[in-house]
Amino acid sequence: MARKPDRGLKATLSPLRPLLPYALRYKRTIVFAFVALLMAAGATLTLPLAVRGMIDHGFSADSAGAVNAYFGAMIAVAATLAIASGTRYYFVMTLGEHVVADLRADLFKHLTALDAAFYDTAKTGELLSRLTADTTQLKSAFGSSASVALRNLFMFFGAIVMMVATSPKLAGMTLAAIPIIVLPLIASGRAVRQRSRSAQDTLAQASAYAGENLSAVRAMQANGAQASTTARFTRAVVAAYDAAQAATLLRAFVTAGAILVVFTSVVGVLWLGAQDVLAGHMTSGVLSQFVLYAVLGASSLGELTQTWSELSAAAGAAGRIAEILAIQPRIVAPARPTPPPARWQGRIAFDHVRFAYATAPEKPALQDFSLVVAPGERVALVGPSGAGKSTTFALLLRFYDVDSGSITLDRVDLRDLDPVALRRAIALAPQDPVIFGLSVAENIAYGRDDASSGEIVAAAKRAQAHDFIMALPMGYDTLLGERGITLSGGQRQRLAIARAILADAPVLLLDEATSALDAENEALVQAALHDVMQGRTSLVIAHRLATVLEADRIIVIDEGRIVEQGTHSSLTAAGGLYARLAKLQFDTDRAGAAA
Ligand SMILES: Nc1ncnc2c1ncn2[C@@H]1O[C@H](COP(=O)(O)OP(=O)(O)OP(=O)(O)O)[C@@H](O)[C@H]1O
Repeated sequence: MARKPDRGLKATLSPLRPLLPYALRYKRTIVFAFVALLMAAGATLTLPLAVRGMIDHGFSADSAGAVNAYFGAMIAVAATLAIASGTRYYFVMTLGEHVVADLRADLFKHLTALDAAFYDTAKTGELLSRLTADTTQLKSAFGSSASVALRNLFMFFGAIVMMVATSPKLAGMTLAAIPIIVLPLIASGRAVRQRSRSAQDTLAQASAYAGENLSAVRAMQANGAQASTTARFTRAVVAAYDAAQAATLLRAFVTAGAILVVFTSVVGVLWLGAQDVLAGHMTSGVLSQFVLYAVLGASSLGELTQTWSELSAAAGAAGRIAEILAIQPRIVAPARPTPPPARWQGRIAFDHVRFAYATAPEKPALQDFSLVVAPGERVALVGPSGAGKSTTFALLLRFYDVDSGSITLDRVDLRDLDPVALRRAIALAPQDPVIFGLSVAENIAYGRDDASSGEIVAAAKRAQAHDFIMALPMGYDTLLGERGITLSGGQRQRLAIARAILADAPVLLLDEATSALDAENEALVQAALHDVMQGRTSLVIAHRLATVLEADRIIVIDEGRIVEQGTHSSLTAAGGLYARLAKLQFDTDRAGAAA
């Protein structure tokens, strides 16, 4: 990727710009923080004045009262400083927390809107790392670094003004040293940013790898892959460490170099000032005041170098987040979506559809695919593995758009509908249903928060799931998934069917939804499905004879095309692909059922 040439300050910090609108939502907090910042800087800058007064007038025997007044003033200044610093910390940290919380929520919302094609190539572990690790880095930048940087910037310029006011000659000499300090600092910003970004990238990759392996820990252990997996993860972590280490080393050098140059210049100027005091051109109080301002200015500059590196690192993290936020979902509602009817008929039509996945554009998963399914019709999709059966479902749900041709529901092109409205018209029971870390009831009502418990139980009963649910420790309140109970494949399928029943959609898509059931349960679920399919358009991907026999029509798909269609008996008689598949598959079914 071509990068813009680095232009110092602006280039380093520009990735942070997308965060500005987030911060501006909290204008009051910013104003409070700013006022506190000004007060703290002002209080600090008055201290040297008090010191000068003390040295020049305070220590003579006849001015005990003045000493008390100066010390009293210093306590007051210190109290102002303390209160202002505490207030500044509170408001700035609050701002950081607000910004990061909003950013995380927005980023997650954005991720949920991205399309299937994006997730075909994205790694979820990596995205999670962006959502957590990168945003945390931003929080520290926003929360503390930005506040420290601002405070030091104020202090630095305040100190310079006061230095000039105290002694223009000495100030001029000190200021001449500033470019020597600042230029390498800005130059190093880009290097730190790049290294820090590469550290975050490596970390995200390692997280992705860990996530994949931990979610499939049984497969990993069954294949005896623990040692090699651990070794790979360790390598990734070490690479992340190396990248972070490179950034840290650079920061360390920059910090040390800056402090050395700054303090050497201060000492040099002090020496010159001491000559002036000895020659009687300047009082010792004025020199002390000047030196204190110089030290304040120098330490502000020193701290600025550190926060500059931190801000550069945060800019790296912000850049990654901004990249994700900039990805536009390809599947979006049109500007003026066709409003869905009060009740869909459920007529589905594929018209000369061609579609290839982005990862294999030359190899269409469906081509010249035309199929009309009448309202209420039950259609079975049959074909060898990889024929394109699941792809028809993915296109009907508009996870992808067709390359050419069209798909319509009740004669409305799917692209003219709001995807949310379209998907509400379709219930899907997938082959390998996803069970979320929620209660059984919440899993059945997933996506239908308004469902009553009566409706949930009724759906479970129709899906033959009620009995096993009641046998769970807490019935419908039993927690499932990672923090709860693991269900068997057949139980999960029945929950998914209950979910589809509850969705009460006019179109039903069943993807081998009963494949994990034993013969007895399958017969029960088939009976339930038979009932549910009444009055709905159903497309069923089927390998089993029982499912196929239920269908009004069988569509045989091979290599993305419809090669045959008809009823079980007509297709068997035709002696084509279906007859071959049926013989192989259904013989096995019968043998299995007989055993
Ligand atoms: N997300 C994807 N990205 C790229 N290619 C895909 C994707 N999903 C499926 N394919 C490819 O598209 C073709 C059709 O796949 P599809 O899943 O529709 O077949 P299927 O008939 O449902 O197979 P099975 O019976 O094994 O589930 C296959 O060649 C498959 O490799």
